[in-house]
Amino acid sequence: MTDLRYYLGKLRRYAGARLYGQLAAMVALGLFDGVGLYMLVPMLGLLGFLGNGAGSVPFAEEGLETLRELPESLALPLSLAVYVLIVAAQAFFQREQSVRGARLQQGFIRHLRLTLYDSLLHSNWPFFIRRRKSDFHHLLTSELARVSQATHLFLQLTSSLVFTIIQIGIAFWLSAELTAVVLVSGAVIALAMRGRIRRAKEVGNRNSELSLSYYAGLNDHFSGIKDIKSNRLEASYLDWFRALTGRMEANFTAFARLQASTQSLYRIAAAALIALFVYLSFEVLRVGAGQLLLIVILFARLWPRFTAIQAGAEQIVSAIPAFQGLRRLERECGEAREPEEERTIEDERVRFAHAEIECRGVSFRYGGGSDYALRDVTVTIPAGKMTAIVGKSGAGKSTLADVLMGLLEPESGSVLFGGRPATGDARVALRHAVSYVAQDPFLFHASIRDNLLCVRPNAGEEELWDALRFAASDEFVKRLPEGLDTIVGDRGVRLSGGERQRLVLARAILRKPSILVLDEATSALDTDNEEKIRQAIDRLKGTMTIIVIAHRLTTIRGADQVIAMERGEASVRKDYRQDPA
Ligand SMILES: Nc1ncnc2c1ncn2[C@@H]1O[C@H](COP(=O)(O)OP(=O)(O)OP(=O)(O)O)[C@@H](O)[C@H]1O
Repeated sequence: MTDLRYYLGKLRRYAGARLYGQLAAMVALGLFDGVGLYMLVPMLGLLGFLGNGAGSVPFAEEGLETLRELPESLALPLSLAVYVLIVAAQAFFQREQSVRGARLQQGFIRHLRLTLYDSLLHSNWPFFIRRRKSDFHHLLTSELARVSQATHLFLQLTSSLVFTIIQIGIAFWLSAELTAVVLVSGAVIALAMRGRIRRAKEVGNRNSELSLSYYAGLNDHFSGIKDIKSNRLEASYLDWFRALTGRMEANFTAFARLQASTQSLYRIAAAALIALFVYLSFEVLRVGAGQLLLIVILFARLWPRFTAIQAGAEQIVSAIPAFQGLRRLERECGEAREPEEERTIEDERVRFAHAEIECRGVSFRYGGGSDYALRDVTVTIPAGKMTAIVGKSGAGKSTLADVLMGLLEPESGSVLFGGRPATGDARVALRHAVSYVAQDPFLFHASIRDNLLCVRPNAGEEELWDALRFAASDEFVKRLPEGLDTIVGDRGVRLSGGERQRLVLARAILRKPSILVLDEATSALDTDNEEKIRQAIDRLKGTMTIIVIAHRLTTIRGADQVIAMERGEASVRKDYRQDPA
């Protein structure tokens, strides 16, 4: 419940006065509903349905008198017209309120999405390497929708409660004894239903677990779809899918059953109560016909609210795991938030353009494990030169690059740029000056142009082609039927591995970085294209610091220095031919 309260607080801060306006409108609508209903009494009296019973209903006799003073031909049409007007006004008001409510709810969802997405993007790199990406999808889509829906439902429930209390007040005024009977019965039923709330929470927990597995599974399967297809693994994945969706279906059905039986229990209880009323009214309390009619109508409307409150409570409780999951993620993002940086991209480019990078006794372990990925690494990377990092798989090359880029913070030792330590916001700001090209390059499902412009939105056509030429990709882009406007497919699937690598390299250059990091970035290229890139990198020397991680000796031929990594330890060699890898 504290998690629900937390999100209600968020809603209050987000919506401000609008929230109270909305709640007041919900209550006003409920009252309006009651007025329309109450108007029926004098009308029924006018038609003679109540005999002298209207007198037992407060204000009904006065209303009836006013109607009787009017000419007979006018009284009924006039009172019916007033009734229709009241209901029409209520319908109009209801429409307005529904639209405002939807706007408020959608605005709140967007606000939650934005704050969560922002926190995720500003979380540090170790936060991401510890987690499954599909968990973020799950929380940002399905769980967030459940949270917003439950928050909205809670508001509806609150206004429903206020209105129910008002109606109970009116009912008390009409007949305290009968109302007391209904309330006691309602309380007894609510107590008997407590176990159902617990069951709703269990179903909600299972729902969260199952949908988490569903998202994670789908994500893995479609990421590995090529493996599945080429190894004919469809049948086993289908079995998994069938089993999981079967459990999801059973869980949803269990919840529907729970809700449906709650409804029917309340309905049966309502029939029993009405029967009890009629009996008590005639045989024991001897209330008038008009009063009895009004009470029956009032309770016929009041009782469904009790049912709705119980059903709403079950639904809200079933969403509590979603509240907990979302809040946990928010908290963890908050703890992993990178320091805010106030410097501009240009500041950083200038600052790092001619800065020598120095690692002094840097050690690092992943997740506080016992194995060091980097052990007491002391190296200097000269500015404007090309440094190669070589070593066997698992030797610590990528970890060293991540530390140099400020993605990972050393456990001990320090990294200095131009003699100044890169800590706190400086470590984050440093990345403005870095362009990184990974072994498995990432492209959006968009055109080549958009994929390039995302790093420098105002780059001109000529600059795009210059970058492409640099990365030896101008020729293949020109050959494509739609040139720069060709859609590359999901993660660039419509291009070859080498073409993807070259495009990402072009993008990295277009950014005009001060430090260029290539992590096995030419591994998918043929000898000709690799040679072209090597020559282009040679030309870049002097304009930026280049760090190349590579296995192939050909890639690092032009390196000014080689850092050889072995089990997390680094040694510097001047000549690439001494490379032990
Ligand atoms: N996210 C991680 N969590 C835990 N351990 C990790 C993680 N990433 C890397 N390691 C471990 O750290 C060590 C260094 O890994 P790193 O990726 O830096 O090696 P590498 O030299 O770049 O290897 P490769 O050439 O295969 O990419 C390895 O023992 C690896 O198992």
